[in-house]
Amino acid sequence: MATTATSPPTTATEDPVRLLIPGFLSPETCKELEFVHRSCGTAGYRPSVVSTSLPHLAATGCGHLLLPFVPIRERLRDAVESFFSCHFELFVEFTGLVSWCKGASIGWHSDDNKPYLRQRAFTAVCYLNSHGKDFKGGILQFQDGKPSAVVPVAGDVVIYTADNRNVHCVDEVTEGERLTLTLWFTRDSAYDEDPKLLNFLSQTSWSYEPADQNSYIPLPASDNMYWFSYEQSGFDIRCARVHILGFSFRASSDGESNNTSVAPAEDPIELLGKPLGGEMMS
Ligand SMILES: O=C(O)CCC(=O)C(=O)O
Ligand SMILES: [Fe+2]
Repeated sequence: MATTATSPPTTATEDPVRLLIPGFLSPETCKELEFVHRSCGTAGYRPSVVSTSLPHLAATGCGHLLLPFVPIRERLRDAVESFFSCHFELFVEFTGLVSWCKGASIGWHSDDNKPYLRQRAFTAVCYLNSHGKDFKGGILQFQDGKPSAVVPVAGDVVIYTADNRNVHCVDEVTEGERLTLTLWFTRDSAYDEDPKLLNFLSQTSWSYEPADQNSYIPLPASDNMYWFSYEQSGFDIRCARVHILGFSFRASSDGESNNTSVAPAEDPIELLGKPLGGEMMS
């Protein structure tokens, strides 16, 4: 019997439009990104949203905080290129941490649905915390196809095409705070995020001339950009990052001869207001 031309297309011939990748980021990486966000997040682009974009970090003297994003962006780009069989170069168009506070939601849309967003080809959303544990609501829903919904779990990533094959919405967050790392990828090098970041960095942190030439640690952004106040809490992000990297401080009040080695446990916070003498010790 001959097969008729009206046979329904098999799913095997259709291009895949989305993929959920469980456990893409480690719990430690999720926490590190949350830390960056808590330190540098600003009022977001939509109501009930707080965001930390990479250009914002680069432009506010926090260029060192870009480092954890570098390998993640590369791994995500590889995952997108491989799953969507891209035989063309992809550029990261935008990278940002977003917290969705109580009341935040987004209605049905595709991610390239505005004239100024047409360059977006693919989306990657990494979940940094978990539905049910850290927040309620906030489920990602797709209009068609599978998976039809994504319940955020810390470390999971969903990648999808930014066009109208992926019309989606996010249910309102009804409790807690939902935290994501969102990236968009473009084929158009004119929208590549990297040159913008390098431009900011060359204007700010790397060419920054400290008033005190003995200080080698970048200045934090202005105090009102942090979730904690250095004045009130004594907590300084510069110190925290140096400690995460496994360094302790060698301090001096007036020159090399009086160097004192200070163990990390001995409140190096106080030392941060003073110039550092000698090298940091690992
Ligand atoms: O956070 C999500 O799950 C999706 C976010 C989204 O749709 C967007 O930012 O355009
Ligand atoms: Fe979206």
